[in-house]
Amino acid sequence: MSQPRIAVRLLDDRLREQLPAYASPGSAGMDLRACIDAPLTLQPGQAELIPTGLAMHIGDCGLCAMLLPRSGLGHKHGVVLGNLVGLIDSDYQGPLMVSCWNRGSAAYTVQPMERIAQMVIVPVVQAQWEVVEHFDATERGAGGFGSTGAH
Ligand SMILES: O=c1ccn([C@H]2C[C@H](O)[C@@H](COP(=O)(O)OP(=O)(O)OP(=O)(O)O)O2)c(=O)[nH]1
Ligand SMILES: [Mg+2]
Repeated sequence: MSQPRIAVRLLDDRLREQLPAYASPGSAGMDLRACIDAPLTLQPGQAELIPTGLAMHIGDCGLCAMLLPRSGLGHKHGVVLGNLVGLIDSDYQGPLMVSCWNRGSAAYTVQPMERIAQMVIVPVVQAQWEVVEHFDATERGAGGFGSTGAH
């Protein structure tokens, strides 16, 4: 599959040297940096909206971007996303922001240009509803949680 080209505006000059990039040939995500001027301390339970210094316009309704926590930051320091997952619409053109949430029990200080989250470009299918009275039968039917066996 050819790599889509996505329009990006650099809202902060530091991004010229540090544009988000895939860290290895097999990376799924690009790390996003905290484009802040001074260290920012997140107290336990605190969430702050942090600019990434860029705006992007995906421009293709068959794609979106998803923002995810970085595993190390989330597991070791409890710093994840305040919205759990960030969903970036293909028509959004505003500044890309990361809601950084300290769900841990110790304060954590985010440094300027620290990598705080990762962004994955994901295919999207926009579906249409087809309103029906009944569904074609399936093996599961309406069986919900735990209905497929004893274990
Ligand atoms: O972590 C995030 C999540 C969203 N956005 C931007 C891009 C997205 O397209 C827009 C709206 O996000 P979403 O639809 O999730 O928020 P909403 O609360 O439904 O707002 P809206 O009414 O603007 O759709 O905000 C970010 O910059 N960072
Ligand atoms: Mg929305």
